Amino acid sequence: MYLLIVLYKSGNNHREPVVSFRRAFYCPAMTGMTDVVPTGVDGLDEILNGGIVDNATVLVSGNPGTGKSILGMQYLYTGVTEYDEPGIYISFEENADDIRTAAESIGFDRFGELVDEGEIKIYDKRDMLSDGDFTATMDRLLEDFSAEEYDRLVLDSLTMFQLFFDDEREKRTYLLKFSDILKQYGLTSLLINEQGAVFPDTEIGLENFLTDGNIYVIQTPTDSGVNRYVWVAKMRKQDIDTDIFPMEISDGGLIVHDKASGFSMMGGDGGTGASGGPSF
Ligand SMILES: Nc1ncnc2c1ncn2[C@@H]1O[C@H](COP(=O)(O)OP(=O)(O)OP(=O)(O)O)[C@@H](O)[C@H]1O
Repeated sequence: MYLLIVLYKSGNNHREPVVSFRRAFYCPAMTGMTDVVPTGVDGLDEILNGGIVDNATVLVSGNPGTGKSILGMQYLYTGVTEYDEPGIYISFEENADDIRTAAESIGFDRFGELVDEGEIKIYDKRDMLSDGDFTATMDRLLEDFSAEEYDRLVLDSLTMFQLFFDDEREKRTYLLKFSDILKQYGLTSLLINEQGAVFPDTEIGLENFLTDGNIYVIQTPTDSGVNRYVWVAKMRKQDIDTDIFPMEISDGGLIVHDKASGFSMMGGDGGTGASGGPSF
């Protein structure tokens, strides 16, 4: 309840949406296209017709170990290194050192340096949970949003965030307001969602309806490991490809393959070492 009051209060004090320096040169009005924020994941941006719709709030759902956090880190890392767009990483589950180590171990070599330079701001579990005063924490966070210009945000995870709300009605009101505030601050956001059901038994929660986009990262066990996939099920205001595409995690992060690439969704390893797969 207190958090809701803070959010309503802070929502009136918003700054104008930020258009980054690099993207300012790209004028959708002139091209008739929607302004987009590239995720930095090869293949995914093609599926998304260029990237996530600017200012959207997108849910990234998946089972444990499917690559949700890596997607979030890649989104922020390439945001700074390729698009000059600073970002915020909010984690309820890890401390800042672990996040830096995880990012660097997957090949985002300058992640820690960018955190030190303030290009990527981390709020870790100690920042979010330690003093037990969630309202004060949110106040501090919103103050930072006003003082600094950030373009991208990753919340890891929305599942933990929602535990602060007792009932569905409160959760719904809060989610809508929170999403509005992210937009008012000019942020294009990924909200990570820990998915309980194993694909294809996709869980559909309130958060799926209340967000602008839904991206699923999926893994299915094989004899020699897992096959990975990505599915963009929804992106408001954008013409997307809603097929399921094969995906890989390797040094350098996520890569999404074309269905014709030989990385077969229906079985066979396509030279990747993976075999078998779901029958979609
Ligand atoms: N360098 C690498 N090369 C290949 N795969 C890797 C590499 N680093 C991590 N992975 C894979 O990425 C997975 C973890 O991804 P990530 O932490 O993003 O998952 P997650 O969906 O956020 O999981 P959780 O919900 O449990 O936090 C690991 O299980 C591992 O299989």
